[in-house]
Amino acid sequence: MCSCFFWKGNDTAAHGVRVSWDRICTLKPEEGLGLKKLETWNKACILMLMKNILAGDGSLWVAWVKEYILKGVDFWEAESKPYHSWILKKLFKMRYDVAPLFFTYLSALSTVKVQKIWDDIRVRNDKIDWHKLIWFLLHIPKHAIISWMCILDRLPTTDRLLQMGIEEYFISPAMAMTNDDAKETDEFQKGVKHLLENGVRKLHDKYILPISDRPNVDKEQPITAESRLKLPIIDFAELQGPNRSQVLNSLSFACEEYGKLLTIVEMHVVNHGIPIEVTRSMVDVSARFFGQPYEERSKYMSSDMASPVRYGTSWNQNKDVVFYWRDFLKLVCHPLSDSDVLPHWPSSPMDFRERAATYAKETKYLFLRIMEAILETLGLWGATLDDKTPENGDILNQLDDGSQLMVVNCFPPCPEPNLTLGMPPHPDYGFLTLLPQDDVHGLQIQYKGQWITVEPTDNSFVVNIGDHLEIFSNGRYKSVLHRVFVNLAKPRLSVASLHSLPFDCMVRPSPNLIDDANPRRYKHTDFATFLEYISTCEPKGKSFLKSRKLT
Ligand SMILES: O=C(O)CCC(=O)C(=O)O
Ligand SMILES: [Fe+2]
Repeated sequence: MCSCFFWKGNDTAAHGVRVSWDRICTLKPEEGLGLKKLETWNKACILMLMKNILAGDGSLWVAWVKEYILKGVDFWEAESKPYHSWILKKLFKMRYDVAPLFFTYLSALSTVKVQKIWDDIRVRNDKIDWHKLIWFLLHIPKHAIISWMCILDRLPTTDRLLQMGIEEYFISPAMAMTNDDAKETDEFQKGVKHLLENGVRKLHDKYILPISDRPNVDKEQPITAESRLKLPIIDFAELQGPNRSQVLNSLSFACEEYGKLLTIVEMHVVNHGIPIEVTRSMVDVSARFFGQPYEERSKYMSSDMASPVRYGTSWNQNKDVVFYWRDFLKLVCHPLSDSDVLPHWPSSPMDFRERAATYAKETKYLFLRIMEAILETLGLWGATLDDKTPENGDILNQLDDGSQLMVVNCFPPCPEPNLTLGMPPHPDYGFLTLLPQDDVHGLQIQYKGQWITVEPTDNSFVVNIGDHLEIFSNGRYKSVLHRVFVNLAKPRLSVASLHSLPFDCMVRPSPNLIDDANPRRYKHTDFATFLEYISTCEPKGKSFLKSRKLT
């Protein structure tokens, strides 16, 4: 098919898009042109190979993989090696992303067909019924395609007629209908809260994820006492007391073994912890911020990633094809002074700046204390350190003067929570993220290919290890992949505090953690590299970190 029919110019480059490739690759009963997207088909074929390996059937190749690659190791546990072939690397890379899909096939693993896998992972649109008027038996292709583009409002005719001064009431109802659709697209940019405030009660296709990416919250195991016990609990008060060395051992175990999550309880310890009222007051003022009319909230909308304040929706609303059910307010918190970021922060509610600034200071303090302990577990800080090189001491000073970004996430109730997510699987970019927990479930972390729901514990912080700590520790501590699901009835609000080195500083593996036995595993990186990455590629899982890995 000649691309210049849908896009401007010749048939080698596509610009001036009239119909997106995604739309073309959607089934006809779902408003598309019925082509199969090769990328999705290819993914389905790779999943099929994975299924064959799991089911232990298929070709000689499957037997060869079992015998010579897996060598008795469980498929979910086996490591990808640099010398593996492209297809094997791809298989290993995709396995955790698709694990939930396989759990749904468990009973019919050996019989499932590639067509079924493709159908499960492809992006879906709502069904329409007008396609039968266009794609009937013996239709004339040229007429069908023009009618199809007209219904989608992708023919430039309306604009041209308007330019010629021909008024809107001459425009056909089909065109008028699709103009409304275009308006709807703008509405998505205004966020999910705005949709609900305007009476939307059904989940639009814009938010419907392919089956493999959906949360399947109902199908997952409820959190049992055992699975909760597996999450390490670090008592911050103990960390500051005579039992510090024992707590450090658990901390090191927590970071290394779980590579992801430590739940810190008893935070209201005098002189050390964050008073519970400070957290509550931050959550309360954030809820009041989101409770204001759209006009007030949207004053802070900006597409500038470096802006000291940014209101927005979804994950990356300028790039997301499918939107996530979240609105957010991001606040740069460093340097926290009247002449720097504070004047940019929301002025309404009136007590917003004051409460947010207090919370930012408290979390920064806590972050630094936890980092001290983590550096101690790495042998880079504290009494056990013989060689206090400037390199070791510097990191804490740099973190003290480092970046802090506060992300206030608002997840309103969602009409169909099983079809969408509040946030996609992602690691955080910094060293640590501090997340106070309220009583609404939503946060899930990936552990051994399974999504585990974090049990909200009152007056506790979940601390996530981010990509920068993984790089700094040269891979000893791994960043955690996490996501957020939403629910039907309860609104959820979270305040994540992300900490790292100053935005213009390079993060590199600590030279003290590199030797012959532990060669350097990561390239250095800075915030600008990260921003450039997310504005050019769609980050999937830990793909940014993988792009910084030395093989
Ligand atoms: O809402 C949560 O619990 C997690 C938020 C989060 O992951 C983030 O803001 O990066
Ligand atoms: Fe996060």
